[in-house]
Amino acid sequence: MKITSLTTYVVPPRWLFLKIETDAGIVGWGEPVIEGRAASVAAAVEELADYLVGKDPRRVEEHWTVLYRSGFYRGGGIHMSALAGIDQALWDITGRAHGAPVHELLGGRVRDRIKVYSWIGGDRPDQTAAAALAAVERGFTAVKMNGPEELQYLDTRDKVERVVANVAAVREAVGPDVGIGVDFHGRVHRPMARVLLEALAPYHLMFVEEPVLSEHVDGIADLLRASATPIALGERLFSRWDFKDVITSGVVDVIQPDLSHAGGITEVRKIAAMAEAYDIAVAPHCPLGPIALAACLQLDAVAYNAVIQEQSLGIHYNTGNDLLDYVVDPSVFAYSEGMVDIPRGPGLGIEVDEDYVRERAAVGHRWRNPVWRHPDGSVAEW
Ligand SMILES: O=C(O)[C@@H](O)[C@H](O)[C@H](O)CO
Ligand SMILES: [Mg+2]
Repeated sequence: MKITSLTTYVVPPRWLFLKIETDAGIVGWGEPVIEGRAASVAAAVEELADYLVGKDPRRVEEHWTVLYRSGFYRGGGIHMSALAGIDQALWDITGRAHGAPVHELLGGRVRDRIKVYSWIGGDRPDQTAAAALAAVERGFTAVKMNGPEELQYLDTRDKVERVVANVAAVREAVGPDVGIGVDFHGRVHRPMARVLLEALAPYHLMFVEEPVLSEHVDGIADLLRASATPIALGERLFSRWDFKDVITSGVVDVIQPDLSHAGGITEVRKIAAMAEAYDIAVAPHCPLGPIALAACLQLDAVAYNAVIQEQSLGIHYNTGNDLLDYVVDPSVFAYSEGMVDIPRGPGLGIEVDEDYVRERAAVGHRWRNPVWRHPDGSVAEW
């Protein structure tokens, strides 16, 4: 079997899909994207296609190794995301060639389903609390919300109180049994991270995410190690080599590699194994589309330390299309009791609705990250 072509589709809300075709008629799908840079990743995929066309798609590890190592320059968000989507599509083809789900080729599943969380939005405490209740009514047992908006190195107490009021309203609304993740989004600098973590401790959060940028965790390592609240991060790390200092630092409880950013199933499986050796859990990042989620679920099936899965159903900041729009049969993601089943079909386990993908690719998107400003005019982390 030989690869004959790679085709990318820029589709709303902000995603990029990849189709790899073979001379055997087997087609595989991947989702190589980094939010806000879809066109750059598409160009990287096109460049890597020169090597892949004519090769046997089933030598996934070999192709991954060539595309990672032989480029001389390593890593980076664009390259590792391109490689991630290619890796997913190659696994999809390989599974279909064997008539087996990817997780079976990886040794078989250690779980049947995995807990998921839903994003909740809202500017005011009453809105956020209502969004949390709506998520619980839809069956979710865990939610994730934003922490502070723009925050200066040293900022005022009212900003802290606003975050606390928001989180308190959600905890009050959902009770003690629902997991609440709070995403600081790397917006918070060291001094305010310290203040906020302490202020949020009484609400017994599931985790605080990116309390500071990953590159600054060493600056508050003692505080994070001592924190009663579990610390999660990793959506902006792209390889084993990016993760190794974070994993060995002892400051992180949950890593969040993204299967569409960090080299795909092949690489994240290795990252998960590294984390397991340090008793660190994995919660794959995925505010993306159905192919990315399907890839995550194949990994969740085989990684013992996978603990909860992000998924984008109804996510408030993805507008234009939702998670289930691009699959032939939306029930392939079987949600129940706050969990989703591991799809058992061949390959990644989902059937992509190609006609609809073409239709939406004709619309495309130019999604860009917003540029936020502090009151003094300087740029703020989004
Ligand atoms: O944890 C999350 O899902 C967010 O941090 C998103 O990755 C971010 O808004 C970019 O899409
Ligand atoms: Mg995040």
